[in-house]
Amino acid sequence: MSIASVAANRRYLVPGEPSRRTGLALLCAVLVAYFGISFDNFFTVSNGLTILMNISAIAIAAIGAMFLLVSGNVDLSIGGQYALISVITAQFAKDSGNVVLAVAVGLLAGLVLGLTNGILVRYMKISPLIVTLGTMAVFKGLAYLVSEGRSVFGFSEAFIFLGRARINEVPLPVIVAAVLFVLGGFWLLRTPGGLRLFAIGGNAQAARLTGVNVDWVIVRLYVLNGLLMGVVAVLTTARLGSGTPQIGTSFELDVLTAVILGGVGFAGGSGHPAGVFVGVATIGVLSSGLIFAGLEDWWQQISKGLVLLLALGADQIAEHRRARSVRREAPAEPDPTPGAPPGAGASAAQEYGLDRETGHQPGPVVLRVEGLARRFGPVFALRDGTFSVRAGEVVCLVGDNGAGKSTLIKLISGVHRPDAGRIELGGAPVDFGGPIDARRAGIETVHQDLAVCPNLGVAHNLVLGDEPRRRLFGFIPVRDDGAALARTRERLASLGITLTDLNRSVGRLSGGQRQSVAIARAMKEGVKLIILDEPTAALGVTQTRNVLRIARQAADNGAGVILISHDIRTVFAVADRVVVLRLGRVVYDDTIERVTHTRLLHLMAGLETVDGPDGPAGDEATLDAAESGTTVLKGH
Ligand SMILES: Nc1ncnc2c1ncn2[C@@H]1O[C@H](COP(=O)(O)OP(=O)(O)OP(=O)(O)O)[C@@H](O)[C@H]1O
Repeated sequence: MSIASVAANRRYLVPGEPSRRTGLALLCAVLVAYFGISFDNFFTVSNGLTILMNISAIAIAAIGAMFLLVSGNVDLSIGGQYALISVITAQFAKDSGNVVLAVAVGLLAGLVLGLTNGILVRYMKISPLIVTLGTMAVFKGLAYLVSEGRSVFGFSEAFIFLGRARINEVPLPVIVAAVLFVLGGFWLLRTPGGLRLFAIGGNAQAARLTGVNVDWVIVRLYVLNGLLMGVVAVLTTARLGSGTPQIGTSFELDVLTAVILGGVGFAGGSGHPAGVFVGVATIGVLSSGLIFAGLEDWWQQISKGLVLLLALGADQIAEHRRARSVRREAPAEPDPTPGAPPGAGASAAQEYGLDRETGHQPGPVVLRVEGLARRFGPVFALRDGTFSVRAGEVVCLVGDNGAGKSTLIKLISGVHRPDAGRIELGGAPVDFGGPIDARRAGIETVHQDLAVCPNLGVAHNLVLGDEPRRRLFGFIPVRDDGAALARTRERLASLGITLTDLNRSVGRLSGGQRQSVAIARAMKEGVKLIILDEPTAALGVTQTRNVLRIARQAADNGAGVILISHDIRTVFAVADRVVVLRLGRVVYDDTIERVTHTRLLHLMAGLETVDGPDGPAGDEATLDAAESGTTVLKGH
């Protein structure tokens, strides 16, 4: 299938796992029907407009709450922001009589409050629940302080008009809410930015390693949330004709209930604006129905609280069901290939059914590291990392626990900076400020547990951080999921990976398939070096074989490959060269043909040095020799 026809077939994929709570929304629809039948005036245009007017504030705030929850965050302080922005705006509207200034001050106040939350949450690494619980109290208190506990009124007609204007009988706040909601929903579903929110909510660490600037995204989300609260507060203050510190009481309850009821998972990474719309409408209808029923305010509180608990309970049930179905759906590993029993004299490559070319000739050196060293406080994690990798070559990095393997690859992939030594890529020295620099230079790393976002589909995972884009109607920038599918198909095909549904959540794939997707993502155009950190850990025989085959294929496609493994059989199955690290030093570096299983195990365990079994044996001897730098064996 050509790229063009794939793109034409499917140009848009919904990000994240689908919401599984349509049932709850239907239950709420029944509630609507009940109120409609019970009260004569419930289904009238004027009551409809009143409900819309009342929920316009919730709808606007729900956009920010939806974005935050999808990204795994929350803001409990929106009620406090509402009150504080309301009294500040009211004070300015009263004192200056200038509508534009009052609106600008209201929005600016929202921006500042949002920024405060964002900075506290991200950079102080405190739980968003606790931070915003604290700022909720502070903002509320400040609202009373600024207004001295009184309502502020006496605005110009022009300012009040903002909140009371109608266009074709539809109140302006309803129109503003509708426009913002549609824009927000569209952004979340159709743009690269929206996809990244789902990615952060699914696995923030994986998103970060893919190149998404998670901290900055979260700060911006809180700022946007504050701005939206600015809009809510300005419109409501204008409509009511006064700003009061009492406004916004339990507003966070209404908004969060609507959003969670609408199917946005509290754990992050899932949700859909259509569901949130139903949630917002339901809260509006419920409030209105309770007023029709003549129930006191506290009954409203009780019923909304119960609905929130119900929604959270449903969220938990949905999460359990999702986890169960993931376990059920994850493909079971087929039986090992008949006729290839492990051991029994077969070579490791044969054991895993891999074709090994004999006399394989690697290309030019892509990576050369020399004398890399790194310490963490008093711990020397790495003393002397010296080796090189050629194009088309799989280099296995082995060593006992704590030997320094992870530290070495973290230096190469830009996670840490070396204290000493040099890294050369393609013959030129490089100095990475972070993982993004290393990726830009052509080094891709597949981390063991953090490689993928389980809630995103295969294609979305593959393009994350480098999403193809197109212009809708020639001018609106959106994701090009058709091109993402085409790129994914091509990439998987080049590595011989067969996956039929490219929109299937990666969390629903087997461990081996997940690793395959992560390696395929690393195999992007222009990649020079791929680092695979224990890609076969916890995999069965068949899945291990597939992953090793793909690693081999990646090298055959021209990249240099570094593979970390604790499993000697996989090393012998796939390696061209083997590098042994011991106590932070490279103690062996040679082609795989020149070492035996036993010798490699001995080298890793420090039972043998370069001098062979007859040389200075044992841990202490090796350590001493290693300390003096005499045991490093270079096979080339
Ligand atoms: N961020 C860190 N802070 C402090 N010590 C560290 C840090 N990272 C690694 N170390 C220490 O450096 C040494 C080497 O660790 P490293 O993780 O590189 O070894 P490894 O060979 O990858 O081990 P394993 O196979 O168990 O993952 C260990 O003693 C470890 O405790």
